[in-house]
Amino acid sequence: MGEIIEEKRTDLGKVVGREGTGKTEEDAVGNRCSHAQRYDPEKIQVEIQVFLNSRRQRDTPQRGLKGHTFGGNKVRGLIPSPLLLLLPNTNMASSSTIPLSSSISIFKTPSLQFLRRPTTSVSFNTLTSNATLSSVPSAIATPTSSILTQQPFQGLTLEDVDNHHQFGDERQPDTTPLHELDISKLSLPSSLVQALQKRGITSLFPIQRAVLLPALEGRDIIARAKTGTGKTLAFGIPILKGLTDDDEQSSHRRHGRLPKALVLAPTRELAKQVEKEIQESAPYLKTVCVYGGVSYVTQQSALSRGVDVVVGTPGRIIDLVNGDSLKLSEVQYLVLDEADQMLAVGFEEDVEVILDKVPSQRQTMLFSATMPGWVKKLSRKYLKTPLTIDLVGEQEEKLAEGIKLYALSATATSKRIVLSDLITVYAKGGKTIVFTKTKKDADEVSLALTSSIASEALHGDISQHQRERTLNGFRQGKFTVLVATDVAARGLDIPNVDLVIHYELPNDAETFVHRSGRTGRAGKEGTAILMYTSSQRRTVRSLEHDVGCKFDFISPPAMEEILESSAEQVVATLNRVHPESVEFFTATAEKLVEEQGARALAAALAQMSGFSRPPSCRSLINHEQGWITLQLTRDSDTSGRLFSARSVTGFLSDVYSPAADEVGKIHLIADERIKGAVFDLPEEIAKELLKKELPSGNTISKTTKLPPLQDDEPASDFYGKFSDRDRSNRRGSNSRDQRGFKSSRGWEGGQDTDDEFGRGGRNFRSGNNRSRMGKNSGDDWLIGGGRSNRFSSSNRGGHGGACFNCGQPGHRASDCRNKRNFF
Ligand SMILES: Nc1ncnc2c1ncn2[C@@H]1O[C@H](COP(=O)(O)OP(=O)(O)OP(=O)(O)O)[C@@H](O)[C@H]1O
Repeated sequence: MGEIIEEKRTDLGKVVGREGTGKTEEDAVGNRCSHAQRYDPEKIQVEIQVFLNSRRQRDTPQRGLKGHTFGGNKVRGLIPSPLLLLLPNTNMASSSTIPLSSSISIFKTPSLQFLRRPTTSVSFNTLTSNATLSSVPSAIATPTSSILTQQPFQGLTLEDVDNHHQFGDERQPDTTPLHELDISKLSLPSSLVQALQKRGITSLFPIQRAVLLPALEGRDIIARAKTGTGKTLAFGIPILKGLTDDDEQSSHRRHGRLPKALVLAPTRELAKQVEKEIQESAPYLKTVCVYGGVSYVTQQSALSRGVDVVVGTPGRIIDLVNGDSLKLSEVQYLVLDEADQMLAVGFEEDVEVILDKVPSQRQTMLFSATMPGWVKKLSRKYLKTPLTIDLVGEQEEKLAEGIKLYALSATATSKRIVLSDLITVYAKGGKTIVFTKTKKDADEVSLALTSSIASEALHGDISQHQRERTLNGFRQGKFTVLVATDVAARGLDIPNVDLVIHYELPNDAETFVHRSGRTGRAGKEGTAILMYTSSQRRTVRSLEHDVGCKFDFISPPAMEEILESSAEQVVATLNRVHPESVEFFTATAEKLVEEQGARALAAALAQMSGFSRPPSCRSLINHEQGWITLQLTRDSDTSGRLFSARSVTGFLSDVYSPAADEVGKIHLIADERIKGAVFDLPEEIAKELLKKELPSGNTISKTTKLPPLQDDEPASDFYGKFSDRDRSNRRGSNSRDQRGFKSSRGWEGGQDTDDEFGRGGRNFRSGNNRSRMGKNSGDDWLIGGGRSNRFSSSNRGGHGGACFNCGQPGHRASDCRNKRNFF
């Protein structure tokens, strides 16, 4: 399919159905209707995609289409899933472009017959650059068709299309990588293109491609896509195109002009982030962000000077409207970002008040991860025949690709011991967000981490100004670990977060997706680790089922891994030492190397890593230092007696009685075919025990990786928030909740985080949540006077943990007395 066409601009706003047909794309399937796409005066390449939305349809072999001739046209190519047809009325053998007035037909075909109309949609895509079949974008919507699912085209090349030889094309298959729509070829205003390019945005992400055409057509849209996939610019680009065109046509920017676009966001942080993204994408336009918790004056004066886009939280918007500082009479574009979250934080009434105040002649776009009843009601009441663009659909996997998932079993006590080791090994010095359930936990975890790694807390009890400083500091890499409550999970776009740790189980599957989605954004890779206690094992399985993901079950990092990662991070810090400082130490270093060789450098690395003393052994069960985990295995025919914790103690008592006296917790191995148990002993006693001769049929060895263990606590299958009482109200395990998650829990009640962080609402609401604040989890984190001195292997006075405000260890920058230089 080689060289295609002259690279001329097309006007993407002019996709029209063929006059008189009055048919929709869905009618097209099986009904011989045709469409025309006119891009005067261009030639375009047109691709038609048929989206198959059920698994059965996708898995059904698409035989019978190869080489099929339809009305004189050949099937251009067939991609196994989803089906892709190119059927323009032109000779595809000689050209991959079609004249502007060609009509495109989708014919009833043998293998299309099984497609049931409600689950099938067809869409058109126009490409003006050197595109290939391999470059079919994942989702394209037209003004009249809904996209119901995103298809995995990634990595497809022409080699996957096995009938390209039909076109008499002797050329080698084109292996051009996945083509993305180049923003410079979309007829967007050059000022917008330049600003986007400056931000590194050169082509559209799937949700942006899907939204672009219908949005430019002025359609109302309801859209859903996975976390970090670029939803902000999905609505941002079409709106900015409209505003920029208007701006370029008007001779001057009127002082005091009223906003034409209004974006509602559920939290202050999200509002600020959206506003920043829009402002940076179109710096020549004026955007103002309004949210609660800060003075009105600055926002009022910014609005009075004239504004193009207002982004804000509903409560403050209403206050400003009521105070006559914000006038909505010229709003042409209205966006509801994270609409379902508006409901969760109690903004539903305010949102409706605002929707009633904006002009009815407007375009409305609603982005929502889920569609609770209220959001559906909103769309029925306030959106005009909206087009639904759902790039998540019924896909099993709700998480963005590129997020590697791990799960680690730990007791409430051992969690805190192992946390910094996980960060050391899995974040490798990069950014980590640790999610806790309560504000108290967030504070305590962050404070405890401070002894080894620079960390700050983020939750609703922290003042707005400090939250902003904390977020900025984290964005800029001034500290690497942010410990946050769930409210930070939604929407925050912090670049390059390498690791997310679910320190507490999330309240529901949706929260899990949003928390995890803080990493692996914009196509990057990331890691998420779920920490759970043995009694929560079933919940972890439910989570896999509800989210459609698979965890890799891991043990806490071994000491060797911790040492290795620490050394790597220390080495990375060496590169940041100022050359002039290096000069001061060069003579001494040379002398040391001469005398001791590499040992001198190794000693320096050990000291810098905080391991000036050798690390002591650690229990694999509760991670306490000074303990060794041993495994006792007994041949099944050795003893007919029931194998139990008690029989392990008895056995130890017979072999070496101090071991029976000192043994820690004993766990039986889950695999019943193995008669075995693991148990902890103090290091010295373990060493003695290992020297003893054992009765035949028994072996004792040092464990390096815990095998799956039998539950020692009652199993639970509820997420982080539910009590036993709540469990009686659960729904059946196979019901699919209205957010698309297969739920076994009461999702609908799952919003009562104790944190009203960032709601941006007016103050009177905060009282509602206060009453819930007493329900901090029963985590036995000992803070202040009682903090364990066995915090972790990282509690070693190493290179991390110093306050980056004053450089002193032992406190966070947010607690630093010397606030002057903070961030
Ligand atoms: N076309 C693009 N090319 C490169 N980067 C992009 C593009 N579109 C968006 N991004 C970047 O991707 C990141 C994620 O975008 P955004 O925050 O809009 O995602 P989101 O889908 O709203 O995520 P969430 O659901 O978590 O709120 C942002 O940093 C944004 O600047």
